[in-house]
Amino acid sequence: MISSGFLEFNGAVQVYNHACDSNPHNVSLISLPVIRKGFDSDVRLFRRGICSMRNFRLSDVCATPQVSIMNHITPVSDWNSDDSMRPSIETALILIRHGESMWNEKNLFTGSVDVPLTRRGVEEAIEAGKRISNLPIDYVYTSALIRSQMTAVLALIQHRCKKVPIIIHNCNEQAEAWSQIYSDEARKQSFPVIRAWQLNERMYGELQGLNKQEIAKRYGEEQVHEWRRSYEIPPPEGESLQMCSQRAVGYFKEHIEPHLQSGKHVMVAAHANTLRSIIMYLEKLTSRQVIGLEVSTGVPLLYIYKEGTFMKRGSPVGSSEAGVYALTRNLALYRQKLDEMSC
Ligand SMILES: O=C(O)[C@@H](CO)OP(=O)(O)O
Repeated sequence: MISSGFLEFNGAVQVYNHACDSNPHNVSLISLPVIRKGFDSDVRLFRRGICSMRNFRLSDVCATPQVSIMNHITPVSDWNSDDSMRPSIETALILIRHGESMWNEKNLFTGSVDVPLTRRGVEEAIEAGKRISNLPIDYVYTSALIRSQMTAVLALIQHRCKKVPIIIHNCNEQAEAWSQIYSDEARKQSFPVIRAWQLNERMYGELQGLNKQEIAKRYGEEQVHEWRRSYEIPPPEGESLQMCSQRAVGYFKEHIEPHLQSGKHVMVAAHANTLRSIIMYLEKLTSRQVIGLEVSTGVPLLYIYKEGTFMKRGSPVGSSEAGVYALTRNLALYRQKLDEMSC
């Protein structure tokens, strides 16, 4: 039997594995060289629900076969009950703008019009999924528009945990009843995908379906730039970023932030302007600063939520995972657990 746990040695937390044969006292540590070198030194052991923190020697591990068996990465909210040892809640928030849509390709104002992805958009979503395939995700939010849902589903099926994205249908009682899942296991092995119209692209009013370049020629670059990027100025009969922000950030605060606060990891697949308004909130940007904020199609952005603040973890343009996201300790542990499960 192989089991694993967390150890902290000289300030570095590591996941370790140990293999037990039929004699439960016969434990060999198989992936923690630092323990092999220094098992007589004091090592701090975290054990879920058993003790908070204590000094121990390798012989202690051997004498306690029940030690640290963990079937999955422990959510931070489940760490031991000793408050002095409990790490503060730290959760991941992934934001992805949908991949290229068929109207992005034609350079048309899209807004609330429900347009699917292009082949390139599909590829962007798959690539985005690969980039986040090692990150923990408990809940997925998309807009009510197909381009964000296609992106979310295509990205999620790349995830290494192999969970099944399941679209939640709760718009009325019958839809909810008819889409019930009666297996706890099947529910556990799924990503709940929650759709919310509040995350839809901002409504572009009378510009929807018109070509951006032609509109710029007709009304002037400056005017069109104001319609597209300013905070307060709405396009004709459409929503300003400020109006869009009221519903998108309002929804984020009411439905998404509470998950992050309770130790759950969340992915949001949405649109250029709903994400601009959410990023404005996360990064406390001013209405002037948000003018320069652009969000590319199909590029996942990672934020860590901790103690009421959001920290951006790197720019996802590097060629390697390390170059893409600076993983926190908890995220590195999650990734390591996925590695163990797949070998
Ligand atoms: O057309 C749209 O709906 C949006 C996003 O594609 O365009 P813009 O970048 O001008 O806000």
